[in-house]
Amino acid sequence: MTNGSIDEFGLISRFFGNVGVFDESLYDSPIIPQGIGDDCAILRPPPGHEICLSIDTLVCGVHFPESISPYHLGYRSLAVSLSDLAAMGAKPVAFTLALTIPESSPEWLAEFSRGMSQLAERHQIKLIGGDTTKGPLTISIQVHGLVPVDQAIKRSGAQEGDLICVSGSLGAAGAALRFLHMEAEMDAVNDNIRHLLEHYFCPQPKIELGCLLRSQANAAIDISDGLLADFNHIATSSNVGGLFYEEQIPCSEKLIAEVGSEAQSLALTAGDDYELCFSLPAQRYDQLKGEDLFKNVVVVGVVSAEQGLKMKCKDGSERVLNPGGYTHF
Ligand SMILES: Nc1ncnc2c1ncn2[C@@H]1O[C@H](COP(=O)(O)OP(=O)(O)OP(=O)(O)O)[C@@H](O)[C@H]1O
Ligand SMILES: Cc1ncc(C[n+]2csc(CCOP(=O)(O)O)c2C)c(N)n1
Ligand SMILES: [Mg+2]
Repeated sequence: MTNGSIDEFGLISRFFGNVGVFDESLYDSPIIPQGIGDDCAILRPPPGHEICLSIDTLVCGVHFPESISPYHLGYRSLAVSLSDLAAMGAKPVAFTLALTIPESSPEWLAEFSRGMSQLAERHQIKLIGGDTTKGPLTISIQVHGLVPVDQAIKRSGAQEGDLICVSGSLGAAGAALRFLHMEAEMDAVNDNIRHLLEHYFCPQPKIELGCLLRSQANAAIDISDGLLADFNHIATSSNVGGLFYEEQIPCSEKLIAEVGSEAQSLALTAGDDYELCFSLPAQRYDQLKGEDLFKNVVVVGVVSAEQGLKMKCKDGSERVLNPGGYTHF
């Protein structure tokens, strides 16, 4: 151990020994019989349920800027992983954390743990294990969620005629990339830029909406790479296509005020929004549209039998769309 740093086992118990909460009393038998402290954690799904699990890695310089505050890094890392559970309609229970850090600064770790704890407590989930190593800053989080047997929402169920829905406005997080250096002054910048930065640094995984969509939506995905690229995953898995309505692509007024006509292409292709995109039969949309959880839901298009993506433009013409979106290689 060097000055101002802390050893591996000390840091695990101090900063990660008690992150998040899980209320076992909600269930008849223990769901997490073993958490942090043994070679494995143990999860025991209640009768009639299965476990959905997903892992996401965030790499410094690729998924977040080197300048990011440890608080926002902790929060954002957990949020993007939870978003995949939301897309399947799973209720999060627990997560594991593989943390690679260049040095073990107690101040940095306390803030990272605080950001992660805040979101973990909001969703009543517990950190149950992980791995800590020295190296370039990289965070991997695996999340575990419960869903009643056979009720997880897959990408492969979209049907011709379903409405293509999105859970909220898009493009703000993508537009924030040009303002990331303003993170430290977030409280002082103008309302528009603060709105963009909040969407980037504190995405809100749509867990409750995902659970409501079980046995309602025919398919769902979370929007990490951009609406077109992510809907295209649904389209390919379901052997369908999509017709989008240009007028319905949801962009916030604050995004439009800041970037003008660029808003629409950011909404379609920039990614990082972590809203849900789902395919819903029209009559179920009519039944659900009055629900509180549907207040930001927008119908952006319709599923077509013909493969490929198209846009119905404001002038009535149709054009072929390229799915685009973020790709790593
Ligand atoms: N290295 C890997 N080994 C095995 N399976 C993988 C690997 N990388 C990705 N996958 C699987 O491929 C599928 C698509 O992965 P991907 O990471 O693109 O998911 P996503 O939800 O579209 O994106 P995001 O990373 O933004 O959550 C998932 O089922 C995932 O588990
Ligand atoms: C500093 C910085 N530069 C660029 C981006 C944009 N970005 C990077 S990865 C990705 C898709 C999701 O990744 P994955 O598919 O690995 O989940 C997006 C939209 C960012 N977030 N931060
Ligand atoms: Mg996903």
